[in-house]
Amino acid sequence: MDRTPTMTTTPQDVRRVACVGAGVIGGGWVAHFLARGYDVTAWDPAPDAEPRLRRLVEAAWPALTRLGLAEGASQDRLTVTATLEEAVADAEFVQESAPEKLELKRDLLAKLDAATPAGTVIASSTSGYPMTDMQTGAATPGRLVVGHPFNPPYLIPLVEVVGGERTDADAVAWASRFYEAAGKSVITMKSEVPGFIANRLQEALWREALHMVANGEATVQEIDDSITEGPGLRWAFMGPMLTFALAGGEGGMAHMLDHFGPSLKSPWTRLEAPELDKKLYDAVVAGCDEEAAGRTIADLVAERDQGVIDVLRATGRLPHRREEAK
Ligand SMILES: NC(=O)C1=CN([C@@H]2O[C@H](COP(=O)(O)OP(=O)(O)OC[C@H]3O[C@@H](n4cnc5c(N)ncnc54)[C@H](O)[C@@H]3O)[C@@H](O)[C@H]2O)C=CC1
Ligand SMILES: C[N+](C)(C)CC(=O)CC(=O)[O-]
Repeated sequence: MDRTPTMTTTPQDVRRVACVGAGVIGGGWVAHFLARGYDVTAWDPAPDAEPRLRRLVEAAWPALTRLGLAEGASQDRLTVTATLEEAVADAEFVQESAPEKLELKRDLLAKLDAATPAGTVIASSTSGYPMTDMQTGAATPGRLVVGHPFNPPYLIPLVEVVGGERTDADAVAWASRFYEAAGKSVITMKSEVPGFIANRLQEALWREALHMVANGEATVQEIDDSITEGPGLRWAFMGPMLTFALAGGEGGMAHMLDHFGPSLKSPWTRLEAPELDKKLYDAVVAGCDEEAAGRTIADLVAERDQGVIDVLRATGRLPHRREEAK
């Protein structure tokens, strides 16, 4: 294990955060950290990165205002820098959200490691790569962790935190405490599992959905309705395990397993991913357009943001950990 130089700032005292890669997720992180009162620097190589990022933050701000901004929180505390080095030069925490390409992540994390002050933890938003595979080019890999968020990071509380083989356990613990101080709900994983926990589950559902569209067994709309009108209502506040324990009545999970366990062997699920050929691609895109029924992506983002806030409020999770923050 490569020791991380002692972390220079305690997780609760962090004031300056750098976000590298400012698309859907990086921009969402920027909005979250600004709303929590941090100074944020951001860098993204795209020529239109700054206006695009500022538009994203502006669009998220009404939802964040409804949630309650931290004292002093302001969009003016965002600085978009011309270089990666400037973005991270004074950072007390770095969140990388560049495209999901292994070689790109490897090179970028090595560059970030070289440019970031010693003792600053660097987290990757990757949705599935193990840190062990991404930290190979870094001189001090001990401070590199995965901090996997959920879209949009400014509203969905969960972050999955896990280190790689060469990550220092102190860096993982530090990152988990930092995210909690920044208002997130954290699962600190003990070992590296590709896709972490939630994406393993989501991908299984997603694979089945694509197979059903490919085989003409269900439409995009039916797949979405089957979740929003069904299990999704329960999953917002009770996970799939405890929910199924109730399917066993007074006998709980034990009876549920005795009763329905054998059907696990029924050939209900296809473990292999379907071929994402043009026909399936077009069917899924057209199905989503039809379901959107003229609503733009911006309309849907606003609808989703309000929906998430309503669910958090209705299930007693507002303000999420706000009182513990900073
Ligand atoms: N979109 C999603 O729902 C989620 C995505 N993630 C992860 O977040 C990361 C970013 O994904 P998205 O924001 O969806 O992608 P995106 O395509 O929206 O944004 C990626 C951004 O990275 C920038 N970029 C390109 N090359 C770069 C480089 N060398 N260094 C820094 N930035 C660079 C692009 O200009 C773009 O603005 C990925 O690792 C992805 O797996 C994690 C959770 C959810
Ligand atoms: C689609 N995705 C795999 C990039 C999704 C995630 O990683 C998490 C999320 O927001 O659902």
